[in-house]
This record gives sequence, C-alpha cells and structure tokens, in this order.
Amino acid sequence: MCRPRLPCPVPPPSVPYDILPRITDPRDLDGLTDAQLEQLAGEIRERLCSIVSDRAAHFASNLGVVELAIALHKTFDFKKDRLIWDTGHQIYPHKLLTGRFPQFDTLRERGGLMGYPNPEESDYDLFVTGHAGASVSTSLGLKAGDDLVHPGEDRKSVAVIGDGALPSGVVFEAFNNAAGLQKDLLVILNDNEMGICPRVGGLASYLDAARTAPYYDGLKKDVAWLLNKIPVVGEQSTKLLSQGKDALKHFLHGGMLFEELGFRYIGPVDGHDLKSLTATLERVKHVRGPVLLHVLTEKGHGFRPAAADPVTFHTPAPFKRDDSGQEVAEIRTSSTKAYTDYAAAAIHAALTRDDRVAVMTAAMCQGNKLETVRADFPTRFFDTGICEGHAVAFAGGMAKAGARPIVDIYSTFLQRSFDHIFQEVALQNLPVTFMMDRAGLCGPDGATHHGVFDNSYMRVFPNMTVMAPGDAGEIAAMLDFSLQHNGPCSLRYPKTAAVTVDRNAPPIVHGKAEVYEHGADGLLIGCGIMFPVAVAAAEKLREEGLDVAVVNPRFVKPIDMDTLGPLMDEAPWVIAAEENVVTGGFGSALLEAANARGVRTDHVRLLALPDEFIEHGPREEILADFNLDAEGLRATALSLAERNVTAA
Ligand SMILES: Cc1ncc(C[n+]2csc(CCOP(=O)(O)OP(=O)(O)O)c2C)c(N)n1
Ligand SMILES: CC(=O)[C@@H](O)[C@H](O)COP(=O)(O)O
Ligand SMILES: [Mg+2]
Repeated sequence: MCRPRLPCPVPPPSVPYDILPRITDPRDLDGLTDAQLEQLAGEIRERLCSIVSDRAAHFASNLGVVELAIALHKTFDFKKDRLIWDTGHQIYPHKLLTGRFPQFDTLRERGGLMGYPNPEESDYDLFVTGHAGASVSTSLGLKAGDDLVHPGEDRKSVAVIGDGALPSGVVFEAFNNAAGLQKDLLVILNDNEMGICPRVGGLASYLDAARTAPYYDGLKKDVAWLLNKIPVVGEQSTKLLSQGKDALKHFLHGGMLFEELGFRYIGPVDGHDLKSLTATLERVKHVRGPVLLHVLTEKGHGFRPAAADPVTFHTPAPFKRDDSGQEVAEIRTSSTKAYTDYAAAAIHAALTRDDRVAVMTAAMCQGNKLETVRADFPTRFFDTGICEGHAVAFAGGMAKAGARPIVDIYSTFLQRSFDHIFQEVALQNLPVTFMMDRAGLCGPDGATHHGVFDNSYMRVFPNMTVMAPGDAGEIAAMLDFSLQHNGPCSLRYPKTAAVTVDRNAPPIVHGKAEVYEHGADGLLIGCGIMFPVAVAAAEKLREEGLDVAVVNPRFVKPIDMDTLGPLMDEAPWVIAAEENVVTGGFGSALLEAANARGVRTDHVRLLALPDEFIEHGPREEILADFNLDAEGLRATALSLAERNVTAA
C-alpha cells in the first residue's frame, strides 16, 4: 500500500538491486558490513545512472555524495538529529536511504517525488529548498531551537554545503553567528571544485590551496600547542616570529580561514573513502562548538563521462548508456532554440555595439548560455558566484560609474536581491537592466524554482520599467531599448522553446503596448509569453465566429492606458493573461491603472497562476490546468461571451 504522503511505488528497472531495496530506513544500515556498504554505494550509483536515462535530473552532484550520505546516516540518527543539504539538488542518495527507493522512478514527474528535499515526502527532509546558501543558518537555527524546546536531548545539527554555495553572503552571516553562539554545529564542506560551472573568485583560490594542504585536525591539542609556542606579540623579533607563525599555520593546514572565524577545522578528508569518512564523523559527532569538516569529493564520481565533464552532466539531457554501462551511447540534446538563446545573442550583440555594456551572471553562465559572451568579452563578463544580492549592488556601482550593466539572473534567484534592487538600483534611478531568465513555470524543478513572482516584485519600485517580451524576437529590441533608457529596466522570458509571432512589430516605445489585431467581440491581452497564446486563441475564436482584439502589452509598468483604456471600455469582455501569480502581477497593475482612469473593469477576467505554491511537472500541463493555454483562453472567452464551450 502506498503511504499517503508518498507517490505510489513504481517497480525499478530490472537491474539486480540487492541491498538498496532492503534499506527502508537508515537504521537498516546498522547491520551491514563494510563490504555490503560499499556494494550499497554501487547500487545507489546504478540507480542514479538509470534514472537519467529517460529524464533530465541532477546527476553529477548526486554521484559525488553517495558515500557522504551513507556515512552521515550511519553515524547520526536523523529522526532526532538534524540534517540540511544546502540547495538540495544532491538529495537523491539521501532519498534512497530514507525509504523512497520504491518511488524513485517517479522523481521529478508530476505527482512524483520532488528533486529537492520535501517534508511532505519524509520526516528526514526538514525544509523544501532549492536555492543555495541557507543551510548553515537553518542548521544553526535548528540547534538553537532544539536547545530551547528539547533541552537535555543533545540533538546534533549538520549542514552539508558545497564549495559553489559557500561564497553566498548569508553563509558568512551564519558562520559569524555560530562562532558567537558557540553552539554545537557540524558544517560539512563538500568540496568538489565545481559549482554548476567551475567555481570562481577568491574563496575558490583559497579552497584550491586548502585541497592540497596537509590534513589538519583541529581537535588535536598538539597542533594548537605547537602554534602557541611561537610568540605573537612584543618586540621586533617577535614580529618576524609572528610572520613565521603565519607561514607555519598555512604550512600546517588550509583551514585557517574557518579557524579564525571561530570554527574548528578538520580536513581535508577523502569523501569517497566510506570507512574512514564514517570514522571521522563518529569522532566529530560529540565535539562541542562549531566544527567545519572539509570533505573532498569528485563531482560525477563513479560514472566516467560525468566525472570528466561535470558541467554537461550537472543536469544532463536524458541519455542511454552503452552495453558496458560505463559510457554514454546516446544523449538526447535538443537543437530547438530557446528564449535563453535569443537573450544570450542579444547580450552578445549589445556588448559588441557598446563598450560600456557589461553582463553579470551569478554562477549560471551555462544556464544563461553566456559561454560565448564569456569567451569573447572576458573583461566585461562578470561571474559573481552564487551571490545574487552582491551582483545587483555591484551592477549599481558599475552603473553609477557610467557603465551599462546587464544583470542576467533567473527570476527565482533574483528574489535574493530584492533589497539591492530597491536601494542600490531603483532608489538611485540607475540604468541597470535585469534580464530575468526562467520567468514563469520552470517544469521539473518545481516550487523552489518557478519564476512566478517577478511581475509582482519588480513593479513595486518607483523608477523601474518592467517589460515582458511578447515573443522571442522582442528580447533584443527590449534590451536595446533598456540600454538607451535612463533608469532601471527589467525583462522576463520563460524556460521553453522560443516562439515568434510573424508580423511587422512596431518599435519599442516606453510604456507603449502593441495592438496586434482589432475586433469588436472581446479583448485578449496576453502579457509576455501569453501573447502568442492569445494570438492562437483568437484564431480559434475566429473559426467560431468571434472577432476578438489581441494586445501585446509589452510593459507591465508603466501600463499603456492610453491604448488599453478605450479598448477595454468598448469590449464586451476582457481577458488579461500572464504566467505569474495573480497577486500583484500584470492583471493587478491593469486593474489599478484602469481604476485610476475610470475605465470599466467589471467585465475583466484575470487569468494567472493562483496564490499558492505550484508543484513540479510539465510546464504546458500546469499552464493548461490554469487555462493559460490557447484552449483555456478560448474556453474562458466563450464562457464570457455566454456561449457554450464546444470540444476543442
Ligand atoms: C540562490 C541560488 N542561485 C543559483 C542557484 C543555481 N545553482 C544550483 S546548484 C549550483 C551550484 C552549486 O554548487 P555546489 O554548492 O558546489 O554544489 P555541487 O553541485 O558542486 O555539488 C547553482 C549555481 C541556486 N540553486 N540558488
Ligand atoms: C539546482 C539548481 O538550482 C539548478 O541546477 C537548476 O536546476 C538549474 O535549472 P535549469 O536546468 O533550468 O538551468
Ligand atoms: Mg561543488
């Protein structure tokens, strides 16, 4: 019988799994020998390899933490102890070890297991996450909360954070707090030398050096004793000795940064040596105060192509293995152009045209398809690492200095920058362009990644111009407009194949909508990606004898009431559609503007995403559920026109 919180079990592919199916709870690990644990690691890797044969899923990161997940569950009891996987994209081995093997084939499918931690699925998942950087904060909070609410129980708290997530500013806020509180907290730094792309910046260089430094055990008193033998204050000679001490410290270990922040540092240790990793965890488990355990892993470990090319295999397209099972025989990449391709080409053209233009990505060069821009304009391409807030403030500084920065960040991750958009950009009225990729539903990543709030959060700021290209062709035109505009602008585009609407599109003029076609029987306003949907719906309605007008509003802010007001007043009904939550989005903006102008609104129907978190699943299916497809617009129009909905 399937448990109510989990999807129904699906038989795994007919590969001989021996131990893995018997792990229904982490305590089942207790009776296993070292050899059986090694075999289990192999079976988990096999399961990871088989799942990506028919769906895109996070792969290389998961291959890299198999031993770490086993060792953690063997050492701790996460029924009471606390475990947070930073970001959460490397959660699959944890899912397999916590009773979700039977459902694993539903991963990232609609109604199936989420690709991230999800407390709805298991008590072993504490937070729904997908954004990087918060693990140390929540682990520290869990520890503080447990000490308060469960005094005397001595619950342990563990955060596993990758080297890519480490530079997020919030991590250092948490380090600072943890050192001050001196709470028992274990932070495991999973260092695989990669984010999605190769890691960048000062911390990356620091970790490069720390990797090759000798093992250091911050729990051992003799090292501290040796260091304390060297004086640090006093006369001239002690200054030299002090320099000697620094050199010695660096010679001794690579974890000085963490030690000086108030953590005990242990490492680096081999993250694939299951036995010694487990032994190390057993040792650090009872240590008092904050500890940082530096674990070296290989992204893609155990599957040669993934280890050789962890960028491609971060979330590879579905692929088939060859007969050996060790190589890729065929990978199903698509040659269809996406909106992101148009955006990257427009950015490249803008940098080519104007030396003042620069572009920022927050560790998403690959997802933003900026590799060519990075290669062709190395001095005007900035990868800030997973530091979206910094990227925006940094762009504010560049704009103040006279440059024209483009901030190219996924809609969902830009949420991290809200206050910097407000203070460092909008309040200063600086010409920063926000290109918000993955706006709208993102599909299999789900609620953590859907970019469905930006129409709402961008338009609240005075000075901000908010645009939504009606098709892929408008991305370049809007970017060009923005780079000429004297103030901040944003534009959004979705994660899907590019659509272009064949027409003679008028030039982009600030706050001006495009009337695509006139019609007396109703008005369809399709914001952004909903414009081609509205065009298709109008076509269907025409076949049914309704002659409706279609508008591509282009601007969420300012709204073109000069154009829309009369059209709305004349229309028997109006539909305003957007791929954003209904709360505060384009529809709200339209109603506000209409109200201010005294334009009729009682005949307006807003089609948008509901005020709730939306689960993972195919974008088109979810859109259809909310009538945000051509058929949904047609049916809504017919019902508004008081006509019977006929079968499509
Ligand atoms: C706030 C935020 N920005 C960007 C991302 C996209 N992202 C997901 S995983 C990842 C790289 C993480 O690197 P690391 O923490 O080292 O994990 P690894 O994949 O190497 O195991 C990035 C940039 C994100 N999830 N959250
Ligand atoms: C974990 C994470 O946040 C990224 O890996 C994200 O899944 C990338 O999304 P895209 O696949 O849309 O680039
Ligand atoms: Mg990494």
